[in-house]
Amino acid sequence: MKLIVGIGGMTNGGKTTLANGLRNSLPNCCVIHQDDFFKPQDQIAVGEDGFKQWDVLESLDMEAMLSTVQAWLSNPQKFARAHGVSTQPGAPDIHILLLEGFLLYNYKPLVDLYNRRYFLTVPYEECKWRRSTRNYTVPDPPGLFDGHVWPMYQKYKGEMEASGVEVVYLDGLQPREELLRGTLEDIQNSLLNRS
Ligand SMILES: Nc1ncnc2c1ncn2[C@@H]1O[C@H](COP(=O)(O)OP(=O)(O)O)[C@@H](O)[C@H]1O
Ligand SMILES: O=C(O)c1ccc[n+]([C@@H]2O[C@H](COP(=O)([O-])O)[C@@H](O)[C@H]2O)c1
Ligand SMILES: [Mg+2]
Repeated sequence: MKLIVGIGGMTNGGKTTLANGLRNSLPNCCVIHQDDFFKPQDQIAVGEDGFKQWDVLESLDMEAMLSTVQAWLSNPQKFARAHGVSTQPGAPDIHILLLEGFLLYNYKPLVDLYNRRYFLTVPYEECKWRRSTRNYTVPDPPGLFDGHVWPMYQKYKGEMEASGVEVVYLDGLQPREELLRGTLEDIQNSLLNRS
């Protein structure tokens, strides 16, 4: 049985933390991080606002991300081995793929592949504060959050909702352990319902 789970939502909602926790708790589980598919800096457009447009779909190589998902779908055992995930003897027929990132549900070729779509959010002030504590490979220039990151988040979330994509919203203010416990239980129920 194959299960694809999306851990999407806003920047600093806690996606990477949750995905890593789930990977350590689920059998035969691989993670694909959308951040690994950012295009090189010299291919990122500069907007009229003067900011490099990192938070748009065109800044990500989504075709390459889709190919990676297809590689997992065609042979999850081989994919797991290549990514250093050893198959658990107790659950040889279960394979789980977690996709983790801030723009998971706006790219049409991927959107129907998920069995479950989570969407983490925190309030604006918390998001801005958490972001100010992060060190990205390309540091945020002053004003990027309000000038680019937040408006793009709102735009893409609006488009996702308008297109009718079904997501399960998660409150990113919950403690890490609570988020892990709740999603783990939900995923285990999905596995039971499909077996
Ligand atoms: N449930 C949580 N409660 C409080 N802080 C959290 C929680 N989850 C993650 N964080 C912190 O918030 C920041 C962003 O977390 P991260 O998992 O990298 O988010 P994302 O991948 O969504 O940007 C990190 O400093 C992380 O330690
Ligand atoms: O990873 C990178 O190379 C990178 C380079 C520039 C910017 N980012 C930021 O990474 C953010 C998405 O990652 P995350 O973990 O905050 O959801 C997004 O808001 C971008 O502005 C990321
Ligand atoms: Mg992250």
